[in-house]
Amino acid sequence: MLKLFQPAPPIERLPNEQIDSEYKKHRIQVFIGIFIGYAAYYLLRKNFSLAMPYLTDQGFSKGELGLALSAVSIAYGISKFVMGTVSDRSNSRIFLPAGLILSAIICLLMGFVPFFTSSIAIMFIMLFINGWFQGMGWPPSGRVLVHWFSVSERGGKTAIWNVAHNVGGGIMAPIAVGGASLFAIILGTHSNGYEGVFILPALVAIVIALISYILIRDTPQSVGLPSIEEYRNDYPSKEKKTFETELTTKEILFKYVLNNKWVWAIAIANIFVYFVRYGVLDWAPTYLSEEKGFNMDKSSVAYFLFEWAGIPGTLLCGYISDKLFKGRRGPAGFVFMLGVLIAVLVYWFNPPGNPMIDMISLIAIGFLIYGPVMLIGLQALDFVPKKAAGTAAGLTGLFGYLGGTVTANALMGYIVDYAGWNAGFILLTASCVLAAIVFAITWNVRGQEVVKH
Ligand SMILES: O=P(O)(O)OC[C@H](O)CO
Repeated sequence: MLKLFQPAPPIERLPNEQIDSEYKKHRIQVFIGIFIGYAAYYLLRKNFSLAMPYLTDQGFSKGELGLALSAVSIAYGISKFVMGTVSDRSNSRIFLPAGLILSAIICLLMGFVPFFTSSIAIMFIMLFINGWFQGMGWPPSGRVLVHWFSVSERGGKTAIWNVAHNVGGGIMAPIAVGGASLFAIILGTHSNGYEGVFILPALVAIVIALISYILIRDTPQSVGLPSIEEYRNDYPSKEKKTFETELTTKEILFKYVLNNKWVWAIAIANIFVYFVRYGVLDWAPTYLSEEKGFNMDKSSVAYFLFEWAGIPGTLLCGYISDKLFKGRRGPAGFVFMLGVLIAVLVYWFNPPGNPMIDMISLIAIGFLIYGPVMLIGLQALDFVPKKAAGTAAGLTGLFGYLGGTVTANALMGYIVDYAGWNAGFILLTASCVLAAIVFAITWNVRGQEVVKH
């Protein structure tokens, strides 16, 4: 591995009187670093969708562009796992900004060099590479969370960090559209401005990557502080044992992740959770306009509200799992998935002509689905030692994106084409039930109690 990426080595411990103030300062600093860093990843994950209407004007069909778009999810799912294993053995301070800058370079190439948007094959390759670099965001964020926040506070802190992706996804559209308007003015009659959809979010992301680099520190020990378990007297096991030795990839994979039935359980749950997340979100504008008579303006408002409703929902879910269920994530996931099921049924059976009910049910799905999305990431961090956190989360991402998102995009489209919306909704309903069942299986599992020493 490149020396630059190696985990930051421990340095001599600071004097006792400095520990508390330094810990407090660094915890705020690293948290802001991964929050804005991960939000910025989303600026470059989804911006191609906004370039699509401009690219259709250039003669590409929706089907072709949809195919190119699928490259992001395919590459992201594989990379979140593969780069997760690399990230567990890397310095988060370098890894997270590096991935963001590499992703930005791909977007800048697509914006500045017409060749890179000249055919579907080339766009597929560029978006695949972009999706791959996108996989360098979640794992180092997870590594920072587990090294700087102890087990009993992890639910709340992970929930707050997790809304970064809703914030990033939410502000991407205005930045990308602003970029398009700017470039339409700059380039005059030469272009419709689609370049700006790639360029402006990429420039913002590069600035944020630099700020993240300034703020993030890999581990407490790398800045002369004790482990978080010692600092907060909050250990994952009664023996007060903590994991401080960096592991080999073989140990991470075969000792802690691939032979861990709980990690497999949540990876499978993630297929169903992501099928619902993207099956509802990505098809909402089409479903609402075809079946419920919404115009595009109203559909885009519904889409926007779905994302933003996820923020309070995620925070509530993290809070409930910490306080009400005392660190057990399974019951919170079960309850939220039942809520999603009810909201999906209302969204499905509400007859055309009641737009307010469609809107409310879609907001309810957004409010409820992001809690389980977050809980699966949190459980992945919970079920393995902190040196294997990125890999475990990566495995859930692999299943979620390849099994859930890609099928939600492709399979859902075909099923609706051939068998109608009812068939699509049967799949969504079944996914809600299956996700709830898998969460129920993890009902009594609490945090790091299942980690094998
Ligand atoms: O879909 P991802 O990989 O961006 O993850 C989103 C949430 O952060 C999951 O916790």
